[in-house]
Amino acid sequence: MKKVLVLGGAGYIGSHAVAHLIESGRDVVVVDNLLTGHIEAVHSDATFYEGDIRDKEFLSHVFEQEKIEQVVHFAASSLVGESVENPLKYFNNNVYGMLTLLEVMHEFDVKEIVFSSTAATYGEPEETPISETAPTNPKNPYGESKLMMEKMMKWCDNAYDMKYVSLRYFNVAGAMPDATIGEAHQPETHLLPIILQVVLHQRDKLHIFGDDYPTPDGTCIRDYVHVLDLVDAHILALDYLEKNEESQIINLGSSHGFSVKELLDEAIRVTGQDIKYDVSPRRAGDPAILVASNDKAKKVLGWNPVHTDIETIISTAWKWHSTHPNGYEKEVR
Ligand SMILES: NC(=O)c1ccc[n+]([C@@H]2O[C@H](COP(=O)([O-])OP(=O)(O)OC[C@H]3O[C@@H](n4cnc5c(N)ncnc54)[C@H](O)[C@@H]3O)[C@@H](O)[C@H]2O)c1
Ligand SMILES: O=c1ccn([C@@H]2O[C@H](COP(=O)(O)OP(=O)(O)O[C@H]3O[C@H](CO)[C@@H](O)[C@H](O)[C@H]3O)[C@@H](O)[C@H]2O)c(=O)[nH]1
Repeated sequence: MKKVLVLGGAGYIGSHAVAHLIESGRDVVVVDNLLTGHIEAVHSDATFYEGDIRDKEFLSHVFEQEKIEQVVHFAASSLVGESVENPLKYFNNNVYGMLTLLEVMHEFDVKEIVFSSTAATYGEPEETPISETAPTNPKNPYGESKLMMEKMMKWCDNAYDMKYVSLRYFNVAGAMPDATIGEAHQPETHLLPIILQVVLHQRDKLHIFGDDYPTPDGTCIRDYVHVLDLVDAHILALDYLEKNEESQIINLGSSHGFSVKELLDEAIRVTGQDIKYDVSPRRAGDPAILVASNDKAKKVLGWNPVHTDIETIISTAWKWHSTHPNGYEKEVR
């Protein structure tokens, strides 16, 4: 198996991927600037470098030192709402970050990359579930930046034979079932952790962003995929790149949609607690419905998601949040 560099391996999804890659017997190197990630989340068997992927000298040093053979790229800014308010942050961190990475990969003749893309590349879909052939019309700068990054990889494949698997994630949720690692963002903006923070009395209530969308209960519908199923697909994608010559764009979702209100009701059931909410204005940049077709992931990668029911997703997240109410920070007395 090839030596893997994981960019953003101290983040929520990256840390679960690193643990899984190490379990699979791989030699793993992690680069992260710890801006939203946590050193405590990085598996102790991984070699860790603190630094920014936009720093070409630093990144070249890591490639030189570690003889990297494959790359998994999670390092990005990824908040839909923030990207609408501050698009330049997204073009700088995401697009410039990708440019630097591809330059260094080209310089060191590294030809295989698995990339964290997003359902936000589609924008408001014309059809549900969304397949990979659907048109891409991002509704926010975050999705636009990820689409630009995909196109950069496409042209590098064309010119330098650099092969990629771009994985378009839908809404990632859940945590390691033993609650050793989980989601810890500061500030938190994602729906499920926010709901669970209300249960933990860290927030007064959930603000539901809009109940006038064209959906059965008026709230937005999303496709929640368990982080462990998601990281499984990354291992399959690395294996795919070792054996195949064709780059791929592949959706990763459960193929089931839940509205904000439905997720809230499920969380009330799983935690056994009442959860207060109000209805607030819509958040800019939010499409009404995002649900994946995951047929291609199953066919091309042989993906077999197993933590698919919403109860498992919520209960693993709840176990993490209830045992780590302050994330990776030590308890303050
Ligand atoms: N969470 C989701 O539901 C979701 C959905 C679709 C796509 N994604 C994508 O998955 C990836 C990981 O998401 P996450 O939720 O784990 O986010 P995260 O913020 O927890 O992780 C990102 C990690 O990358 C690091 N990082 C960011 N910019 C960097 C830079 N310039 N140099 C070095 N390190 C840098 C951060 O410190 C952090 O550890 C992102 O690319 C995101 O766009 C996430
Ligand atoms: O306090 C909150 C937070 C969220 N929502 C709603 O809940 C849904 C999910 O929101 P959120 O958890 O913030 O995720 P998304 O904005 O759907 O984005 C996630 O999922 C995308 C793919 O679908 C990824 O690209 C992004 O990186 C990832 O953050 C949306 O309709 C939000 O409007 C609320 O109503 N109240």
